Amino acid sequence: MAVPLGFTTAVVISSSEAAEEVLKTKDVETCTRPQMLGARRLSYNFKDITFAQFTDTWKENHKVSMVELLNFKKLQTFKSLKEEEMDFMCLGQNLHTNKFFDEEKIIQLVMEGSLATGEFGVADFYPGKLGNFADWLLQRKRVILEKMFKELDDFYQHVIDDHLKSLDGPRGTDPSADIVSGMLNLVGKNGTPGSKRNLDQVKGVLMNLFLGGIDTVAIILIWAMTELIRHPRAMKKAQEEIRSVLGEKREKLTEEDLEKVEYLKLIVKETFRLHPSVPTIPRESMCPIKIQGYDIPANTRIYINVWAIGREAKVWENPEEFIPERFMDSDVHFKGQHYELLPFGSGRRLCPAVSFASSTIEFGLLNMLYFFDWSLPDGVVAEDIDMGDIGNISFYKKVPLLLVPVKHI
Ligand code: HEM
Repeated sequence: MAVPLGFTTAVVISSSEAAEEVLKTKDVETCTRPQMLGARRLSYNFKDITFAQFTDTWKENHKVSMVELLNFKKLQTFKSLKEEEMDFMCLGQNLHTNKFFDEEKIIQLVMEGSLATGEFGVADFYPGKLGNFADWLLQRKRVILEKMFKELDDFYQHVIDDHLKSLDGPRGTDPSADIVSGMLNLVGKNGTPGSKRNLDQVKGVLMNLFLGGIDTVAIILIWAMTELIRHPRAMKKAQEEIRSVLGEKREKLTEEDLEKVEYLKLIVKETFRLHPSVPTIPRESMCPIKIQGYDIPANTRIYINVWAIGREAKVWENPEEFIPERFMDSDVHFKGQHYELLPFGSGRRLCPAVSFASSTIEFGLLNMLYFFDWSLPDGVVAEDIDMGDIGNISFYKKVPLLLVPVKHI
């Protein structure tokens, strides 16, 4: 479907067949991103990974992220950090004891910052003098964005200073310590690490991890718990499996335990299908292409509607129903090779944290289901739960989920 957006055109892809054509056959031609006002400011003019166009800076940053987030040895290191709840999305910061911001402030910044990356200006759709003038008139939007930028910038500077201070420590500029060290090492090779351009590049990537790496994971955990409380049979089945294969009265679980709990993984997959944290993936054509026989000119925004594809009636039986069992004996995975399930995207721009994020979610859910039994507050029934969502790039549950945990003994 082609939609006119101001002076620009957007194409929305809502079938797995068309998605395969864009993300596999035409990946090289469509692996750049459209430019938007909020993302431009918060990414230090696209010096990041997520919002950057297909440039040399993206290639450099992407390489570091692949080493840091996809590398098997790294994942093993993160495993112990996750089990100890120590590391904060690979930034080398402890969320619970962070002196710069308290937990509440971090949650507020992540939510407001994520929304701000999706902010658009008039010039995004009416490029040229007219759009720029209209944006100049919209002072309020700019002031809010600048305030957000300043708060986030101060936090990234704190993370960088922390790393530079401990040059001799385990996290200094040892490129193998974490992604911040990896980025500092990269920009050090490119010249002075402290130059503004280089610092912007490190901060751009920090923005991706901080704003893109926390809420996306939390959103899936919240939806998984929402679906489980609405489907007590699935909740019971998951808890029985977990507690019987892991044994009762364990004080602590480890990530190795995940290898033994099959049904929990089906629950996570089904949650990815029905509630992808990033329901629409933005791409842009870099030259004229043909998709499903239709001509798409260069510089057309292409939005892959992952949410609609996850509910495509041609592919999924009872698509609106939460049925984790549908993935039993199925090889359909979420790592970018199956175009009917694309929560992490696919191709060159596939989420580099796909394994890290999915195991974080599985491990979080495992702990919640093993140690606690869950119920709705008195007087609330499952039918009362609001299933609406809200957002612009990542979508979260509109009405917070309220559950009562009871420690399982
Ligand atoms: C449930 C959790 C997550 C989901 C659903 C998710 C989803 C996505 C999606 C859909 C994309 C765009 C893919 C495309 O264009 O084909 C993406 C890109 C990205 N994600 Fe994730 N993500 C998650 C967690 C994370 C985490 C934890 C991190 C970092 C610690 C992360 C870092 C990134 C980065 C850096 C990119 C940009 C890749 C690029 O444009 O080259 N994501 N993610």
